[in-house]
Amino acid sequence: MTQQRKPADQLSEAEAAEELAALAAAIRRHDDLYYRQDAPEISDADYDALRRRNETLETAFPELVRADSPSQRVGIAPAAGFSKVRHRVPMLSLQNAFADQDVEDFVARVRRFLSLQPIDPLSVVAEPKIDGLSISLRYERGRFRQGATRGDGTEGEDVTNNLRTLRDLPERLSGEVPDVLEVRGEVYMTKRDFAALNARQEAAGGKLFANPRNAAAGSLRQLDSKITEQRPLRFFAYAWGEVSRPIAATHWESLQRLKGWGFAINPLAARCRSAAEALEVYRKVEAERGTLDYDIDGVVYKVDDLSFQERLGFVSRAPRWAIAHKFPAEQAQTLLEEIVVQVGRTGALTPVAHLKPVTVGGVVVARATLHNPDEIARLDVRVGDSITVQRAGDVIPQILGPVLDKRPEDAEPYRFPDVCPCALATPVVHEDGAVVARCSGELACPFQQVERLIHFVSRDAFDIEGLGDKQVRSFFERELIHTPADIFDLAESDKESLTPIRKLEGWGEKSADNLFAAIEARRRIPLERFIYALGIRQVGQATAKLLARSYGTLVVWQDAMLAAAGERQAAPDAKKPDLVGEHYAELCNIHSIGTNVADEICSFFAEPHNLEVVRQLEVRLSVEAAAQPETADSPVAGKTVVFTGTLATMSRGEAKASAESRGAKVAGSVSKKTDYVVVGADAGSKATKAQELGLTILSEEDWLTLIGRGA
Ligand SMILES: NC(=O)c1ccc[n+]([C@@H]2O[C@H](COP(=O)([O-])OP(=O)(O)OC[C@H]3O[C@@H](n4cnc5c(N)ncnc54)[C@H](O)[C@@H]3O)[C@@H](O)[C@H]2O)c1
Ligand SMILES: [Zn+2]
Repeated sequence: MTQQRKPADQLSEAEAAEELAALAAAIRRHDDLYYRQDAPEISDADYDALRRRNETLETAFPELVRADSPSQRVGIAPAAGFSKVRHRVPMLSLQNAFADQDVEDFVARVRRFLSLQPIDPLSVVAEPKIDGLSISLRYERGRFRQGATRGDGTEGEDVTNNLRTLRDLPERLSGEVPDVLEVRGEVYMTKRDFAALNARQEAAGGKLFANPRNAAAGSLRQLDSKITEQRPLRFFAYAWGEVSRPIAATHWESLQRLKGWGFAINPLAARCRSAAEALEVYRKVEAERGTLDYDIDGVVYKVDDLSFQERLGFVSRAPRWAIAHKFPAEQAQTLLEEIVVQVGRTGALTPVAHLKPVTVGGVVVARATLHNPDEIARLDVRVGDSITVQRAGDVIPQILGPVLDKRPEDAEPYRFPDVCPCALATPVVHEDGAVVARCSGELACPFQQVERLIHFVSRDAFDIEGLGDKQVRSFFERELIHTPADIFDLAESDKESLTPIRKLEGWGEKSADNLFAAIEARRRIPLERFIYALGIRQVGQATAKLLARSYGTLVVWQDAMLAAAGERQAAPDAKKPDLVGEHYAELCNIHSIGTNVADEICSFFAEPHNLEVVRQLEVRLSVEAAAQPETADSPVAGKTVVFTGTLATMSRGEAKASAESRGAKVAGSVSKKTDYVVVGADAGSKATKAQELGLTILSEEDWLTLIGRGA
């Protein structure tokens, strides 16, 4: 991660784009560790800080929002091995609040959206935010039929049999139950059961869980329900998905209904009439947190009136009608033992603080990034200092600064090296005013070479089984592979080698054969993976996918990129894409790509050694053409809509959201490109102009019917 702590308004667009790319990659990695492997490497506070930073940058640079941005998605797709369950009502995440002000803003925002008058009441329900994993339980005619994890919100993992082992989960519901009832809530493990489980695991030499949440998720997401059976899991109900008839008119009453049907409801939930009351509940719950037998990480507020919830709807990955107010993070002091400079794939040098291990917020911290030379100077942290680390704030984990009274007399200010720690000792360049230092060795720098190879075989790229970071490093050091193409010659070159792989430590006949087979299997590769694997700066998975879909085949893409790169070289200073050239403009116009990313792609294609890498791979691989994009199913998807005049049933914000959530674009002014003009009362010149242009004019009612919300 680079320059996390520079305020967003001081970042250049290029810096912001780079940081957003790094954030997307980091968040994806942590999502995988957390949701799929149940083994996070960083605390939730740090993770939330990454997301918050992402949000801040996206607000400051709306044109840089990436298609693969974490703000656009929930969780992670189901893991292999489980059957998938489609959620008919998506399972979403929650917006976060950290300060009291955020909660007040939330209530104000909701009121504005609903056009409520100050005298109109607005209740919210405050509930503890249980730190477990969300689950959906489907009941048909009162009988438990199917249970699923959230997954990526649209598809989850089928864990029905595992759930049947939970004592808290009623197999049959009593009373008046809708025919279809999908109950949602949190599966969790109590602190006491967690301690006992870890003690048993330790005695048996098994894996220890970091916290009750991971233990709960790891226990439920088992392919063998016999294991789940031995793990005491609990369940709190707090929501619902598909229902054949409404449960009640408010969230609060719905909770009471769920309770009546036999589900456990959290006893600390409370109905509040104002932000102030909600904050009182927050403080009460926070005070009780330590005495509860289960982990909670905040308080969730939900708009009580369900018709309001319906109108408020969703923004990308979270409902507009709820917010999670998180508890603050913890700090600790420890010794800064050493500062080690690491070299990344693109040559960026990142100073990393090696700390005397210390527990902060339940996680052991031994390393913390210091980001860049400027950051070290700003903090003036020195080797030998006692420093304060925080597991929240802006980074993973964040070093707040030295404890000056504890500074040893001989502590020297840190001097950033002038040369790369690689064997070439190439001079470090500080790119025009940027805070990032880079090794100038490019592909000649062994650190960069190896990082690129690691990226090339990583899971979202070539994903070669048996060839992870460790193996790549070892093969590289033994000079078995230098460039990506060498990987595909490995089986051949190994035959002539004096020290064949099967003779190396940790390898055998079988594992070597498996590796060669895994490499062989990847000679066919989808174009998007191929593009992503090249490791072009700022070209993440989503951009690679866009490129693949837009250009279709490797040949077409490559030719177009070479042409664009040529155009860019001939017009390095042109600001408008059209003035650079036709291929360049076409590239920039692909959804969300823009000039920053286009320039990175052009500089990649302007380098002969990169072209050589592509050429070598091309002759060894068969790169599959990309599939064409699916068409969205709303009738307004892809259309441009203008709203004008005063609408009777929706605020302007709600109207805009009703269009955007269905894939339409909302424009401020009428033009020939406008597809629909939705006209409310007292519409002025826009309505007139729409008539003159002969555009389709809709009443508010027509619009609601069109989007499937009509009466
Ligand atoms: N440490 C990591 O590496 C890492 C990685 C990914 C996610 N996380 C953590 O996991 C969480 C992930 O975010 P998320 O997308 O799951 O959203 P979230 O946890 O912030 O909020 C949504 C979730 O809250 C849960 N929840 C608990 N009590 C609830 C209640 N009363 N009402 C409604 N929902 C309730 C539900 O499971 C819901 O899916 C965050 O706390 C984040 O810090 C951590
Ligand atoms: Zn170097």
